[in-house]
Amino acid sequence: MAASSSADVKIPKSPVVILMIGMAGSGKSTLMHRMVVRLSKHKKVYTVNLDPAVRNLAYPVNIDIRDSVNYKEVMKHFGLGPNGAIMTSLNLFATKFDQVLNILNKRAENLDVVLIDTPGQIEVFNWSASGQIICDALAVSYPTIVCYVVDTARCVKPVTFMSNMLYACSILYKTKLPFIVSFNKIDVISHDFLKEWMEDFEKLGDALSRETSYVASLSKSMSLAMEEFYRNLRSVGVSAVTGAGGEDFEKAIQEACTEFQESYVPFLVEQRRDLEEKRKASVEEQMKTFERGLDRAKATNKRGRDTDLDQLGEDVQNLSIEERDYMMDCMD
Ligand SMILES: Nc1nc2c(ncn2[C@@H]2O[C@H](COP(=O)(O)OP(=O)(O)OP(=O)(O)O)[C@@H](O)[C@H]2O)c(=O)[nH]1
Repeated sequence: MAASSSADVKIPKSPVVILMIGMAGSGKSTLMHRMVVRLSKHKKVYTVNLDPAVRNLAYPVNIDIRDSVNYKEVMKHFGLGPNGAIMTSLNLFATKFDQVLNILNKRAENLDVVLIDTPGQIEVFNWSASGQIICDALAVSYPTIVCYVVDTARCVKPVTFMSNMLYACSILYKTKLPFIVSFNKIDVISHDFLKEWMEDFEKLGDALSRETSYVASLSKSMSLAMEEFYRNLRSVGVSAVTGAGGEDFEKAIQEACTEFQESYVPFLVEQRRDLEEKRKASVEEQMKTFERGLDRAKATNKRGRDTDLDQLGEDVQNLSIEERDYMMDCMD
């Protein structure tokens, strides 16, 4: 197989895709809303919601997973709890992610920023196939960056801060994408203490020493290893509610875009073909997993209690991702 050349890798400068990732309640959707309001003043913004279980969103959505996948149906048919149904719904949606790309490709010329909201189940992005499929599909097409949202107020507990940062670290290494940690909710408490902990691991060690749990001593022993990660980490303090830190956030996006072009594109030159083959294999695997799940569900429902399973199988095969036209009209 011929090696890829830089001529094979043409990533336009825009639109910039920003994936909002973070633990449940960290403020991803609120920050999305804040950014839509702020950025729309001087940029063409497009939004995608990948959280199948969210009830209300304050921002206008252009592509919404809830229009294609009904997670309550997935829960019912597969006998899953809410978490499992969210993961399965996202896996199904990911198998059709090419349709999202097609829509974006059509709109790309007229867009500056694509903001993507994700579910609080952040394991999607450090071990589930769907996170990888989505990140790779986006990153081979557009400058793509991860905005990792952290609830600053909850991080006053140093073990919570450590566990958040371990997640961030694993997502960074998994996606390899430029990364911005957004310490959100600085209207409640300033993130200065977190900056100190990241700059001086002894200070974090002292804070952890005040706790006696096993997790605290584990965190303490890992804090030195995290120093390298913190050293190269881009972070900003923001408040999705008041809008504080918006300027820093925009600056961080600019820097991350430069990093994408300087560091990620050379990686793509080497890996693009490999990434795309892996993505296709992953999509096929997800479809097979879905079909196996469907067969299992049919076997347990053979007395005909659930007659919708054939329909569900058909719906997923034909799953169609549409954009909400009226929103695009509003933004035009
Ligand atoms: N004080 C304050 N509250 C915030 C801020 N951002 C979000 N919140 C609140 O935090 C709660 C969770 O916010 P969401 O935006 O729903 O969080 P999320 O990360 O999208 O949550 P999931 O959808 O569960 O993953 C809501 O009550 C918000 O009003 C902020 O900057 N300051």
